[in-house]
Amino acid sequence: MESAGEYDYVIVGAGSAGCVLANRLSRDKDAQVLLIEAGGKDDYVWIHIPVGYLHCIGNPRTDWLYRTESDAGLGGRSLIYPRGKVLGGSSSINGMIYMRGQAGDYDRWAELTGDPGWRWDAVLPLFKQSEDYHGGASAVHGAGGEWRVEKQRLSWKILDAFREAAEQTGIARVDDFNGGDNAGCGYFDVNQKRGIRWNASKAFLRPVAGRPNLTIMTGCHVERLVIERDEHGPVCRGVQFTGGGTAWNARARRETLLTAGAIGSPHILQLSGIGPAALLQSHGITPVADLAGVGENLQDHLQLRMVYKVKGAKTLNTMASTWYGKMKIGLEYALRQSGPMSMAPSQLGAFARSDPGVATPDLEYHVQPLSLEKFGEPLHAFPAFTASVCHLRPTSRGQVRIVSADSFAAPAIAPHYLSTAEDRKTAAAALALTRRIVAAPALQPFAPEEFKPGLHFQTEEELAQAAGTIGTTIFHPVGTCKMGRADDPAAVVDPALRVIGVRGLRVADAAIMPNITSGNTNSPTMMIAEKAAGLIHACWKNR
Ligand SMILES: Cc1cc2nc3c(=O)[nH]c(=O)nc-3n(C[C@H](O)[C@H](O)[C@H](O)COP(=O)(O)OP(=O)(O)OC[C@H]3O[C@@H](n4cnc5c(N)ncnc54)[C@H](O)[C@@H]3O)c2cc1C
Repeated sequence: MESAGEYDYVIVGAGSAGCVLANRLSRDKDAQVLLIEAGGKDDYVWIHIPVGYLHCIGNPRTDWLYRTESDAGLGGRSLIYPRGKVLGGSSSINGMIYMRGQAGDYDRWAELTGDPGWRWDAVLPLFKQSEDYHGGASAVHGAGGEWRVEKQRLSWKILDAFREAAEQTGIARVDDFNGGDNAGCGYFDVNQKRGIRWNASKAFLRPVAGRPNLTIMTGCHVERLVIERDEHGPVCRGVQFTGGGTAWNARARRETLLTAGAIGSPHILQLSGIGPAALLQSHGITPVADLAGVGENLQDHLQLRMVYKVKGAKTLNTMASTWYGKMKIGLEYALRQSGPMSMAPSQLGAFARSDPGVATPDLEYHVQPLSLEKFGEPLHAFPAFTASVCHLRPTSRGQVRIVSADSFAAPAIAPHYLSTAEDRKTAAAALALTRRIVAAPALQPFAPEEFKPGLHFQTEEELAQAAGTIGTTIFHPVGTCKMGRADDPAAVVDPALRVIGVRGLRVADAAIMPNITSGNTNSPTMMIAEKAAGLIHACWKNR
């Protein structure tokens, strides 16, 4: 095995969290930082053109190409489960929606961990610190940071009508979803710069790539952690990885930081002997730390994509159906970086309650002026919009588990969608609410006709069944290395993100969320990395 050297910090995974962490830790000129990424450079044109999202999903150049296990809640379907495999990670292939979630999400994390440092008022400064908000600095927004937040560069008559219909149904208009209370309906803010995707790599990595104390290695697949034992027990001393057909190891003097994401981080831990002992032993891996929670507690948002045929409205389906239409769209982007090619896949959002008794919105809408059978398939030939709705705080829990000791074998991903009665009830309520919105006066000029799931689903039971038929991931897996109190047997990391029972090792990505946030998960993940950097700095500054 070749040596890739010795560093103070070894960071595994250059995704949303890894790029932030590499930037922050290498600010200390005396600290040597190595960032290792399995994917390549983010130099593929479709990463940067917003609509190119559709070319990046399912593409081995940018995606790990995972699939879920067949899921009983979805009638036995297996879903594609995209995860970015490139500098920037999933922020290079995601929908670019800038969303922090709700204040209550973080207050609950603080309760669950017993650490007030995770409360909303404590993490808000971290969101603001890296933000460059289109409206400038305010009590809830930051300006001048690396993470650019812009307004979208297009609107659609059909989406404006949906917004009005939502208002007629009691969902107020809002202009900003990010002040801690996201209730209401409006156009999403996006992570773009003048109509071009702004990913974690461009924001946090490229500007500091020249720092002499930061080494970035791409095309290097981390296979396992190097765990040694001293008089205090197991300690992580770095990683083993394969790059360019060669096996390498890199030593970490201070810490190894896992930022390989909600699938990659628990996978690497399990391969390294950190996880449920029985699972590891069944694959011939000797347990180093018997941590039952590694790979458990998988949470995701299941989007229920309701499709409505419309009349007399412009939608992407029909605009992009001819060569002339495609040319016009291409020209508009080339000249002004606007129009459909600058489009985040979802433009209009709404946060609503599935039941008046729910304290804060538990449903999120992503409304799109387009429709398709499923991702990877062409747009429908008829004019239509999609009202995708997801339950923000599902109670279903899944797992990520190794299937072999071979680190190149994908783990089994089992989200167990709709596996609780509560989730099925909320899904039925979500579909019923969508029908009420679509029946509101503002949408009637477009004669909306439900194409999916179809009006033959009527009772609560039928609607729950329909949810299983049309439901698919909205790409937000989290929670598989959850943080918790020392006495929580399912906790994998403590509130300082240190892996329980193994020194010199932290997880600092979407995997540590004990509960999923009530919104899209990218910026909350970056906040976690920002927080981790502060914790690591505080830990080492006086040594
Ligand atoms: C298609 C899609 C659309 C989405 N849309 C949105 C959206 O609009 N808004 C939003 O807020 N969120 C969205 N999300 C979710 C959001 O992007 C993720 O929650 C966030 O990027 C997770 O960050 P992370 O750092 O935990 O993981 P990632 O960003 O996935 O980073 C993990 C990195 O680790 C690398 N890695 C993994 N294993 C290894 C290994 N063994 N060796 C070396 N490197 C490894 C990966 O290649 C990757 O670069 C979307 C996600 C997807 C996939």
